[in-house]
Order: sequence, then C-alpha cells, then structure tokens
Amino acid sequence: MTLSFAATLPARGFDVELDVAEGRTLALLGPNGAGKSTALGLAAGTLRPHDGAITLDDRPLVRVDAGRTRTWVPPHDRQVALLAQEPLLFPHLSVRQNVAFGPRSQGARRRAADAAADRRLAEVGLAHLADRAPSTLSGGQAQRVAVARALAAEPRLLLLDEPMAALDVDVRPELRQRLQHLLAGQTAVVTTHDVLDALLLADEVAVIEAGRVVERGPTARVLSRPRSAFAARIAGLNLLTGSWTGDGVTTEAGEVVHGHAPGSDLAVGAPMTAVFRPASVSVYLEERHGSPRNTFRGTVRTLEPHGDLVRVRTDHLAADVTPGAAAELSLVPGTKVWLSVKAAEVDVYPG
Ligand SMILES: Nc1ncnc2c1ncn2[C@@H]1O[C@H](COP(=O)(O)OP(=O)(O)OP(=O)(O)O)[C@@H](O)[C@H]1O
Repeated sequence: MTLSFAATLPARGFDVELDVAEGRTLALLGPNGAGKSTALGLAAGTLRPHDGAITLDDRPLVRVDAGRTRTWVPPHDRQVALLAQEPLLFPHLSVRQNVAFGPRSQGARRRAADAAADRRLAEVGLAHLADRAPSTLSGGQAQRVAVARALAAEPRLLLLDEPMAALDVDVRPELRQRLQHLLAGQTAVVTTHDVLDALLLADEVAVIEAGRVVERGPTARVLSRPRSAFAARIAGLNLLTGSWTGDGVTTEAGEVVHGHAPGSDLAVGAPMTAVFRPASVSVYLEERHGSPRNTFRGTVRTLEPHGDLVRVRTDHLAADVTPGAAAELSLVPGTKVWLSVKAAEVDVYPG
C-alpha cells in the first residue's frame, strides 16, 4: 500500500508532502511542535486539511481544495490504524477482547476474531495474558497489546506516534525489537525523537521543522550525512552549513571550515555542509595559532554526562572531553572557549 500525502493546515503553519512506498517504514523526525502529530492526524482522519490530497494506493482518502471538501473517507473506513503514545485500551474488555475489537467491528465472527487476536498477541509475546484485564498490565505490556490491537485490524497503513515515549527506558528495547519484526512488510509511519527508533525501525526518514519537510532520505544516509540541524543533533554530530569558497566551507557567520571534500569540481558558492563528531573536538581557553585545525569561538552553555565523557555544548557546537579536562579548564556555563577540530576529522559534502 503506497501512501501519497500532501496537505496544508495554515492554522498550524503546516505544509507537508510525503510518500511512503509499499511495505516501507518512514520515520518522521523533528523538534517539539514541528508538525509530526499533525501529519499523523491528517492521515488518520482526526484532522482535516485546508488543502490536500491523501491517497492510499489508488484509493483517495481525502481531497480538500481551499477548505472545500471533495473527498472525505471517515477515520474508521480508512484501514489506517493509529497507535498513540498511551495504549488507550478499553478498560472493561479483556486483553483478548481489546485485540479482537478491530476484526469484530469489521464483521468477523467471534471465534475468528478471537483467533486473530490470539495470533497477534503471540506476535507481541503476550499470548499468556489474553484473559487479563488491562488494569493488571505494566505500561510496556499494555503498549504491546495496543500494537497487537492496531495490527489485528489488518491496517493498510500503520501510524505510530512516538510509540516508546511513554515507556520506561528499560522496557523500550523489547517493544522496539518487536516492532522491528512487525513492521517488516507493513506500510508505516512512525514519529520519534529517538535515533535508535529511526535506525532500527525506518527505511527512510523525513525531518520536519516548523511544519515543513527540510530533509528526506534513506535512514543511514540522513544519519551519517545529515543536512538539517535536527538530524545532525539526533545523529550526535556537529553540523555547519555554508558555501564552498574553493578550499573550504564559509559559514554565514564567516567561519571557514576545512575538511574532506568529495572532489575538485565543486562550484564556488555552492551550498555545502560540514559535519564532525563531538569526540573529535578539543576545547581550549585560548586560541591555538599555527596548527592546521579549524577553530571556532564559543561560550559554554551546558555540560552534561555523555558516557565516560562530558559533553560541552556551546551555542552551535558540541565537544566531548574527559571529566579531567573539563575540571582542568574549569568549564562552567558562561566560560568563553575555543573549539578546535582537525580538518581530517571533518566531512564536507554538497547540500
Ligand atoms: N489542538 C491544536 N490546536 C491548535 N494548534 C495545535 C494543536 N495541536 C498542535 N498545534 C500546533 O500545531 C503545530 C504542530 O504541532 P504537532 O503536535 O503536530 O507537533 P509535533 O511535531 O508532533 O510535536 P511533539 O514532538 O511535541 O509531539 C504546533 O505549532 C502546535 O502548537
């Protein structure tokens, strides 16, 4: 089932086009308020666009022209399942009845619906809890039941809105692993802030910022060679953008970044991106002259633990230093620093 999605919602500053090929999973990444949930709501039918066309395979689900609705398939008729952050199970039904709800409401007989429910519960590893009441489940179990319920309706499109967000960190891996299996071959869109979700669940990612898609591509490419600040941040990379000036990338702030460039046929003025790992960045209190390094002025904004190291963030860059180095330099928020990275550690590419 191929999803083709184009919708605007001016009240939310939302204007997005997306498509998801048959059997593929697209991760929507973006900061809070970017429009990820809005996109899912429009596809699920809980929101109506001002302008837009949403099609699943050849079946138009929505067509609205300048506020005039031409086509509107109501949510329950779309064969689109939306899995929310909270499991939202029916409290008065057993686990099995919750999962059988979709097939039942599509007209399946009780026995067939129960059998489908048991199959789906087995897929999420919870067949043994079928007779339990939702109130007796842990948060992680309840969310797995919600996944089974969404899949039991045999949706042509599965939408997952930050499925791990409401769960404790230690139960996320289990659900993530289940989803990795279950999403194989299922056309799906998952919103997330988590790089692991994107890496393990999604074939492609689209980064949304302020209601617009700013970057789109195969997951591995976007996370290793990001073009947007958000993708770089979740991939744990520093990113600077600017234009090619012959031997480096000059940023808008006038910084010149030298690094590995992809070839010699780059046009002067072409938009370029430079990325490097925080672990490649050294921190000094004074500018270092005479070394073949890139240096950037900055003010420390935050210090946070990062594995065995301390991640030092300035306004636009991050450096990982040892706790000993952080102490020796007396780094605190407000400290003026120079950040330095060898050209050999910087990856430079067009875009
Ligand atoms: N019910 C609503 N009524 C009006 N505006 C809303 C409503 N819900 C969200 N918005 C606005 O729409 C924009 C997109 O919000 P949305 O919830 O889609 O973002 P998001 O990317 O899902 O964010 P988050 O990661 O915080 O869930 C934001 O500007 C938000 O303030």
